[in-house]
Amino acid sequence: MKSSLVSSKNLIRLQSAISRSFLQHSSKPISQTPFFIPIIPTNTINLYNQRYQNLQFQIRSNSTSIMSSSAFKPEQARLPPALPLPSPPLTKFKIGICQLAVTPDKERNIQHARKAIEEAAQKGAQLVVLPEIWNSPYSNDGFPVYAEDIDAGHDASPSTAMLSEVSSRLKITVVGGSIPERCGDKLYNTCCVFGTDGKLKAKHRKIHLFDIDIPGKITFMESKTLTAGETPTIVDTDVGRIGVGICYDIRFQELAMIYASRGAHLLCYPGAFNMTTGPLHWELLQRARAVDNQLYVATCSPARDTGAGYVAWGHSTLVGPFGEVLATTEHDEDIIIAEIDYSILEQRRANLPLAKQRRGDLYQLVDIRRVSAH
Ligand SMILES: NC(=O)CC(=O)C(=O)O
Repeated sequence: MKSSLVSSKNLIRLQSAISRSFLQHSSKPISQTPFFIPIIPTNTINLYNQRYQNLQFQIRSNSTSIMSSSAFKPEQARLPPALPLPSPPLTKFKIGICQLAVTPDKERNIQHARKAIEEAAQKGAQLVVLPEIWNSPYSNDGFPVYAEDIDAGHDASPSTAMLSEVSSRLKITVVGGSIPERCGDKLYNTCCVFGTDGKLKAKHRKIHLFDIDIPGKITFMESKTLTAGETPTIVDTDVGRIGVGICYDIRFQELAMIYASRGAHLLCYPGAFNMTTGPLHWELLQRARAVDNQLYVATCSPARDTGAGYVAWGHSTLVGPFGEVLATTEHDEDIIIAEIDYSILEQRRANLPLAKQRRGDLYQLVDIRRVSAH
């Protein structure tokens, strides 16, 4: 909005809020201050943002621009503009992150995962997260053999049938790690999210396939057998708005940024990093996604099996919106139970109001799906 579109009454209100704030922080009058960054009480900013979300304003004093949010266009740094953080259905709850040992015995893996979910729920978890590829060894030879037809369900997908049953029986939300999925003649690496009623709420197919070649260390080509997913997946659950990625997806910050701009409270990444990249990148990436986007990030890895063809790094973790590691584990089997408190999100965003400081005049993140849906 041009400054002329701000009603004079509201402009005066805003100016006086700035003046009040200024007076609290400086003895000089505004007109004598060539460059002034006002410190406005957060609730005042929120009030104005709620009312003028799509609007810009410009305030001048003695013909000198003292504050010009329209010049920086923060609301244009995300296209379409970022959605406000939705009120979550609950503020505090426990998450259970099940770092599971995975074997070549699929039936055993399913029963084992069921027990771990039950244990996490019994310890108070309202959201349980499983690892990447928890029903099968992580290998291109294994994917076609262990793959399930998730859409057909029931006997065609015993792994997701178990997840559905356990989530409805225990009335918990389950981010069901990932399993190899067969759909027609294609295979995907797929994460299913089940709600407290046992219904499949979302299905995320790994968008970025893990093709890596570090000679002498690790070479793995998921694209030999798998097809990449086509859609970001964000889902409203009884434990908040969750953006889902699988392992390698965590390396692509644009995906996390899109989830944040769609109002995610939490990002869940089932993942199986390896012994080469894990020590250096695993925690770094989680903390980066969390601190840049000011939200929670949970990761869940399989436990390490040094006899397996692909050796997972382990170290499943929960990171808070300040980039702080809230809970983590080593490489053995474990169930992490930790508290998530969404009230911290608002607090951190007030401490560091990044969304209001972005330079939409210099860069923009385009959420192609949301743009084309409009
Ligand atoms: N396994 C993966 O998808 C990713 C990984 O191990 C890495 O990025 O490193």
